[in-house]
Amino acid sequence: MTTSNTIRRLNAADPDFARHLAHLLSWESVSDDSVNQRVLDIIKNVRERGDAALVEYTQRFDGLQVASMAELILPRERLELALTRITPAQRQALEKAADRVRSYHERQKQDSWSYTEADGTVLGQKVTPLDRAGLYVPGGKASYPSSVLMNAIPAKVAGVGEVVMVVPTPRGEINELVLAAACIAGVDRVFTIGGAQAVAALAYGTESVPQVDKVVGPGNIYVATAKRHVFGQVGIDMIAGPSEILVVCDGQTDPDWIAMDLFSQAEHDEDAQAILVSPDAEFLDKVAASIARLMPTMERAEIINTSINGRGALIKVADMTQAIEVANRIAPEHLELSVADPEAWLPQIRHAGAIFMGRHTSEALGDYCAGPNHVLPTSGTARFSSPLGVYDFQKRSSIIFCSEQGASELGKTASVLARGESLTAHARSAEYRIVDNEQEGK
Ligand SMILES: NC(=O)c1ccc[n+]([C@@H]2O[C@H](COP(=O)([O-])OP(=O)(O)OC[C@H]3O[C@@H](n4cnc5c(N)ncnc54)[C@H](O)[C@@H]3O)[C@@H](O)[C@H]2O)c1
Ligand SMILES: N[C@H](CO)Cc1c[nH]c[nH+]1
Ligand SMILES: [Zn+2]
Repeated sequence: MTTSNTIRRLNAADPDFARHLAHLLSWESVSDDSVNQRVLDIIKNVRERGDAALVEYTQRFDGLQVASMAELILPRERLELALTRITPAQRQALEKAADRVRSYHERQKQDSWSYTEADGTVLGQKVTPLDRAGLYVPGGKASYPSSVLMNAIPAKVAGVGEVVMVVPTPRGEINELVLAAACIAGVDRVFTIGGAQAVAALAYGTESVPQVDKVVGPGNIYVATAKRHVFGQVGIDMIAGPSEILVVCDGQTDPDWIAMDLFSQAEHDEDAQAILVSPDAEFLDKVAASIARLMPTMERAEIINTSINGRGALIKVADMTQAIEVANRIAPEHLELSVADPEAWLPQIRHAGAIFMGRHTSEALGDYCAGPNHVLPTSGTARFSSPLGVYDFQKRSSIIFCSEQGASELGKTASVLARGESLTAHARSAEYRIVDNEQEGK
């Protein structure tokens, strides 16, 4: 996709609108064949060469001149040291955010359940936390202490046996807030590796990095593509790739607020996507003017500019009903309903990772401290994925405990169905348990 000097304009009344929108949203527009091939090569190399490959990739992609894997392992004491190196205000903010995230996630915890039928048969589900989870904390273009909390707290609430974190430290720059957040959240082990190589290490294990049962967490396109490829070898939470924001506005919010909300996600990554949908054409012009005026004031103007002009859009729709249709088509990671009465529109929203209601709820509050998780599905996967949660760190086993009478009754039904499938061993296994022996001898 080419980058122009101004943000793209689309109009839902255009006969080609659906095609233009599909092109704007396509996964291929960020993960092309070269990304895919590079990620496959990295995964293969880490599987075959373990720590040696991790050291080489860390030198190459993170500009870190380490001699051995030992230099990429942080002991728990280093996390505790970080807590003493941050300011009291930073520690207070981390602890406040952690408390809010924990209290929100504690409500998600699922317990085992069962019920007993009249004949004494017990049916249910046993809920078990994962033995070991791998958390990916991004660290290429920004540092993400908030992502440490968002990944680790639900894992801890679920009762995961061991929580292993990976985080790249480009050029060896360690972010003390990231390590302090890991200490507060109770992370067990930290490796300073990132990208596709870190995902591969967690999925397959190396001499130093333990193999985990599930890899969770957000990352850039290399990380998101790697998670797609290791799925099956390990579980993954979702595709949580480059950040996205879709603002639906009735035209009555301060245009500077909306421009900054778009920037807030654009500043994550050149591949991030920021889109505004409104029925008010004049308002779209005002936001375009705010974007142009505010852009030079931004510290990360270069990244924002590439993202906004490469993958962003201002979309004119006929009315709010059409705005909601477009939002459901996009299925964004973050949806801001910057309108007078967001609750009136909420029932019609079907696909979004997180929904920010009303003019005062900026998406940024959700990124840090509102309480809900900020690890969210991107690239339209909110159609079938949910925010990271305690449920991602719990799995379920079915429980079936038949009484003698229950087994006898169920055996009759199972026998008929098994013989219908010509699976005679199944049928006879069930028939052995039929008490009146009607079926015996078949
Ligand atoms: N969806 C979510 O829930 C969510 C939450 C937070 C952040 N994010 C996103 O996470 C991403 C963070 O990206 P980041 O880059 O800052 O950090 P990152 O840790 O995701 O990626 C950095 C790593 O990418 C690899 N890499 C970079 N260029 C490469 C190349 N050319 N070839 C191979 N590997 C390469 C390197 O190994 C590097 O360590 C952003 O896209 C942000 O929008 C998403
Ligand atoms: N917006 C990101 C999720 O897409 C999360 C984040 C962390 N820090 C700032 N923002
Ligand atoms: Zn953000």
